[in-house]
Amino acid sequence: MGLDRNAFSAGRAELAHARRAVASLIGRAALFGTFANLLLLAGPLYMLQVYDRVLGARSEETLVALSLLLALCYLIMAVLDHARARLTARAGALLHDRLGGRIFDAQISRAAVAADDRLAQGALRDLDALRMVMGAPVLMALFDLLWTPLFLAAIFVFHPLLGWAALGGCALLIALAALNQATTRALRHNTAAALDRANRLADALRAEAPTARALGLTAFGRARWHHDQEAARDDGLRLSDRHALFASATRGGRLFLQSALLGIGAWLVLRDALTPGAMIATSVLMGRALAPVEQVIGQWALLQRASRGWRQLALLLTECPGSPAPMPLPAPEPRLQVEQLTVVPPGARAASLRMLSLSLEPGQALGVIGPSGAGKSTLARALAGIWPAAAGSIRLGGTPIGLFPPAELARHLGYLPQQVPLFEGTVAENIARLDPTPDAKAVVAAARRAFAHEMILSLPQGYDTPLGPGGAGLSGGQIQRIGLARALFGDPVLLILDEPNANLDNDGSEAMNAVIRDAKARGRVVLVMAHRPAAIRDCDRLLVLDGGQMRALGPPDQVLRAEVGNHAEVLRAATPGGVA
Ligand SMILES: Nc1ncnc2c1ncn2[C@@H]1O[C@H](COP(=O)(O)OP(=O)(O)OP(=O)(O)O)[C@@H](O)[C@H]1O
Repeated sequence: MGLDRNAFSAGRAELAHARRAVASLIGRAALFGTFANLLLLAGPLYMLQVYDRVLGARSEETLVALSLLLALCYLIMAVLDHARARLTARAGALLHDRLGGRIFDAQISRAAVAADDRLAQGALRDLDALRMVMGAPVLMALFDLLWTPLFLAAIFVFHPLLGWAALGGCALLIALAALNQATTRALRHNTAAALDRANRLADALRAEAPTARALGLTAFGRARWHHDQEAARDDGLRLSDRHALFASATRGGRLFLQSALLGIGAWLVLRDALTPGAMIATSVLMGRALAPVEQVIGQWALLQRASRGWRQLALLLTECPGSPAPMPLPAPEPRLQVEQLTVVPPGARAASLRMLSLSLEPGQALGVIGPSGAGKSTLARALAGIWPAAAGSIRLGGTPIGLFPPAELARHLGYLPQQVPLFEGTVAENIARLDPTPDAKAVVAAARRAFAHEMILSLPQGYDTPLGPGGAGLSGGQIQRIGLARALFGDPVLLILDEPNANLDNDGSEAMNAVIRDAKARGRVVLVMAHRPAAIRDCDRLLVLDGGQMRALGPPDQVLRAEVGNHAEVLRAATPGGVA
C-alpha cells in the first residue's frame, strides 16, 4: 500500500497491545511445539539405531525396546500437537474478542462520514482473517520453521556435503516460492479487483431487485457483471496455471531433493564416509526440515491476507482513535447555538453550508426551507453530529456537541433522516435503537408521542412484529412513523426532522404537526427541514437557505412575504389539506 509506517503507528501500538494479551497462549503453544519438534527427532534416531545397532547385533530385544520407546515418543508428540492447535485457535478467538468491539465502533465511525469507505467495509473481514490465520496450521508451521535450521545442522553433523546439498535444496524451494509471488502479483490484484466490482454490482442490483427489474436495469447490469466476471475468470485461470506450474516444480524438486540426499548418502557409504543408518536418517531429517517450508509456501496467501488485514486495521484504528472513557456531562438544556457554521461534505471540495449562525431557545421550532441542494440536509447532518464542522461551532445547552461522546449525544438528539433506515429486529427494538431488551414503557411512550401507537398495534404482532432489513414489510408512511418514534425515544432535547412528512398523508402530516407542537410545549428545540409547506406550519421561525447560505431568518410571515412571491398561496397550503 506504500504507506509510511509512522502514518499508522498508533493503530499498530493498539494491535500490538491486543496481541500481548494473547502472547501467553501463543507462548505455551510455542513451548509445546518445541517439545513436539524435539520428539520428531525420535524417528531419525530410531532408524539410525535400527540400521546400525539392531541389524548389526541381530538383537530382537533392542528392536522391541526401541519400538516401544518410539511409540511413546510419538504418542506424547501427538498430544502436544493437539494441545498447541487448541491453544492457537483460542488465541485467535481471544484476539478477536479483544479487538472486535473496538474495530466494530471504528468501522462505524468511519462509515458514518463515508459510507463506501473500503477500510470500513473490509474491517470485520480483516479481523476474521487474523483470527483464522491464528487457528490455521500455517501458524504452527511458522513455529516449526524455526526448527528447520536445527534439522539442517543435524544433517551437517552427519556429513558437510549432505548439509550443503540440503541447504541448497531448501534455498531453491524458497526461491521458487518467491518467484511465484513476484510474477503473479499483478494477476492476483486484477482478479480480486474484477471480482470485487462484479460482486458489488450484483449485490446492489439484488438489494434493489424489484426496482431494478421494473426500470429494466437487469439486462445491462447482467452484461456489466458478465464483463467483470470474464475478466476475473481469465486472470484467475492464468493465475491458477501459474500456481500449478510452481506447485508441480516445488513438489518435483522436493521429491528429487530427498532422493538426491539418499543417493549422495549411498555414495558416501560406499566410500566409508557414512553409516547406512545415517544415510536413511538424513533422508528422513530432510523431510522433516522441508515439511514446514512447504506448508508455509502452500498457505502463503493466508499469511499475506492476514498481514494485509493487520496493516489495514492499524490504519483504521489510527484514523479512528478510541476515546478514553469520557467524563459524563450533565444532560444539556434545550438551547441550540450555531455560530458561523461551515460544513464540507466528506470527500467534497466545496462547502455545502457556509457561515450560518442562528440560535434557538427552549420551546422554539425552526423551519428550514430552500430549493434542492440548498444545504438543508447538510445542516441536519451537522446538527446530528454526523458531519463535522469545517469551521464555526454548534452548541447544545452551551456545550460544543463534539464534547459529548457519540452515544451520549445520540441520547440527547432525536434525528429523523430523509431516508429512514430500519433494521432486522422487532418494531420495539427498532424504536429502542436496537436495544435487545427494550424498555417497554419508554418504547410505548415514544410511539404515543409520535402518534404511531395505534398504527403499531394494527401490525400482525404489534410491537413484536419482526421487520426485515430496511423495514421490509412496512409502507413508506409506516416506516416514517416508526422512525419518528425512534427519534422521540428517550425524550431528547433537540429534534431534527429532515423532510418528516415526505411519505405522509394528510392525517400523517397533521400528526407530525401535533408532534412538533407537543415538543415545543415541553420546552424542546425542534428543527424541521421541509419542501412541503404543511410541515412548517407550527414553526415560529423560518430559515431560508440557498446555495449553502442563509438568505433569510425570522418570523415565518415576514420571511415568506419578503422571500416568496406567492407567500399567500404558500401560507394557505400550510393548512391541512393544502396544496403539497
Ligand atoms: N455526501 C455528499 N458528498 C458530497 N457532496 C454532497 C453530499 N451530500 C450533499 N452534497 C452536496 O451538498 C449540497 C447540499 O446538499 P443537501 O443534501 O444538503 O441539500 P438539500 O437542501 O437537503 O436538498 P434536497 O431538498 O434535495 O434534499 C449539494 O450541492 C450536494 O451536491
